[in-house]
Parts: sequence; C-alpha cells; structure tokens
Amino acid sequence: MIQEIARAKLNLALHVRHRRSDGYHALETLFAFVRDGDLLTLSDAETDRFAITGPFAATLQAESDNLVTRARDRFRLTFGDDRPCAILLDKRLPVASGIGGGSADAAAALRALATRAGVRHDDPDLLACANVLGSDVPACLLSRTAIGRGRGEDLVPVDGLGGVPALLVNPGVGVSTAAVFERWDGVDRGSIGSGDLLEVARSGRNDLEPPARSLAPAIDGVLAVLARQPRTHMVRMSGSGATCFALFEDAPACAAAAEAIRSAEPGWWCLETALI
Ligand SMILES: C[C@@](CO)(OP(=O)(O)O)[C@H](O)COP(=O)(O)OP(=O)(O)OC[C@H]1O[C@@H](n2ccc(N)nc2=O)[C@H](O)[C@@H]1O
Ligand SMILES: Nc1ncnc2c1ncn2[C@@H]1O[C@H](COP(=O)(O)OP(=O)(O)O)[C@@H](O)[C@H]1O
Repeated sequence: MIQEIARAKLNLALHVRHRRSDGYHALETLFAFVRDGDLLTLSDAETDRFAITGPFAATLQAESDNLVTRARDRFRLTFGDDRPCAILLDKRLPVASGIGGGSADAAAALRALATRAGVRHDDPDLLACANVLGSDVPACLLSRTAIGRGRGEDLVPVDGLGGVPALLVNPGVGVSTAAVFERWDGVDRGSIGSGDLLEVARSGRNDLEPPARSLAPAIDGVLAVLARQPRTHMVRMSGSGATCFALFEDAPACAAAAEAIRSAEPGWWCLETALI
C-alpha cells in the first residue's frame, strides 16, 4: 500500500502577463504548498478500482471523469505498467477552489504509481505526464515552493517560507478556472519581484482576483474577514478562487483567526495549516 498526500497549492502571487495564441495565459506565479491536502492510497488489486470518500466526495462521485483515473491511464501509456490497482481518494479539499485539489490528486496518483513501478519522481517522462494533465500538475508533482512561468509548468524551485502559519478559507462557491481567465482584462501589470520570498509575495498580486470577484461576490466577504484578523503578513485569493488565504506571524494568531471565522461563518470551509 502506498499513500501520498495531495497537498493544497497556494499562489502566493499570480501575475497574468498575456494571452497566448493557444488560448492559455502566460503566468508568473509564486507557488507554495501547505502541510494538508487530500489523501490518496494506492494498492495492488485484481482489477482496477477507484473510490472517493471524505467531505468533498459527493460532487466528484457524480462526474464520470476524474483527474486521478486520467493520471493512472496516462502513466500506463507512458510507462507500460499494466498491473491493475485500487485507488482510494479521501477528498478533503473543496473542488474547483483555486487550491489545485484536482491537480494535486493527479500529481499524487503519478507519484504513487511511480513509487510502485520504481520510477523516480523527477523522471522527465513523469513530468511530461503531469504537463499533459493540466497546467498546475507539474507544480503539484514537485509540491514545493517554486516560481512558475509559461502556463505554470516552467518551474524553478526556491527555498524559504517553510513553517509559516496559513489559514485557508472558502465560502463554498465553486469557480470555473476557464471562466475566470476569460474575464481577465488583458492588462499586463508587470512581473513578480525577486529576493526575500515573503516580500516577493507581499509586493505581488493575484491578477485573477478582480474577475473571480465579479463571478463570485462571496470572495469579497472572505477577503474582508481575513483582512480584519490581527498579525497577518498578507491576505490574498489563491489561483482562480474562491479560496482565500492569510499568512500569519505566528501559529496562535492563525488559530485565533480560525476560531473567530469558524464561529462567525460556520458554513465556510476553514483550514488552519502551515506552508511546507
Ligand atoms: C489558475 C491556476 C493558477 O495556479 O490555478 P487554479 O485556480 O486552477 O487552482 C492555474 O493556472 C490553473 O491550472 P489548471 O487548473 O491545471 O488549468 P488547466 O486544466 O491547464 O486549464 C483550465 C483552463 O484554464 C485556462 N488557463 C489555465 C492555465 C493558464 N496558464 N492559462 C489559462 O488560460 C484555460 O482556459 C484552460 O482551458
Ligand atoms: N480529483 C479531483 N478533484 C477535484 N476536481 C476534479 C478532480 N478530478 C476532476 N476534477 C474536475 O476538475 C475541476 C477543477 O478542480 P480543482 O483542481 O479542484 O480546481 P482548482 O485547481 O481551481 O482548485 C473540478 O470542477 C472537477 O470537475
């Protein structure tokens, strides 16, 4: 049995530079990952099986396609490992929420299958599988702080920020990534900085925030509540939304904010965690 955590992804900064001729957008983003995520378990089996459990299983169970089974099939095509397997996905992260849940699940499946087949996690063919599955999947395969360019797949790992307390809050509204990109205003507001990572993050932006807020006004409320919390380094939306996050100066401040938000907004999803 092989287990992988599909860690939630945060875009500490997300600068959209231009729309490419292939319809994707050229990005500059500071990717970071948190301790917690979905949990994927891979076991040998007589025939292929895939099951989803956990608080966010219901929406996905209704869908015929899943990024996990697509990752499994792509892995097989690439590496020729035809042994059947059972995959169990414990879905703990909200779906379509800007924290890359589906991308992280696909990447976790690739890592688990690679481990079973004796393939290194940095094998270029594994990275190529990730790239085909989605723009965020290469970053999730790596699952460490990195600067992403291109459509997100051109990655340079960077050190720092490990242990910084983070609070992730989602108002329970799913947002379509494609719809948010479509509403981007086309204005290039410049590249992300360099140097101290926290400063790079703080001085950066999320260019998808305005279009996401127009599609899902509930994001306004989440950002406002996070902005009121004491001892934050920064507050921002992640990816195409609707999840927003705050980074805190210390764990007690993060815990206090989590408690305050949970009691004020019991319907919101709220994850008290830390960057890795
Ligand atoms: C916005 C980001 C930021 O990290 O995160 P999420 O909001 O998904 O978490 C990503 O770029 C999302 O990556 P991912 O979710 O893998 O997107 P994909 O499946 O490749 O593409 C979904 C759709 O988003 C748009 N898209 C995606 C990436 C990109 N660089 N430019 C785009 O225009 C395209 O319309 C594409 O059809
Ligand atoms: N394992 C999965 N987890 C989440 N979403 C998935 C998964 N497989 C397929 N999807 C589809 O991918 C879409 C985007 O999901 P997700 O990666 O969670 O978005 P985001 O990156 O914005 O958080 C969902 O709306 C869902 O239909």
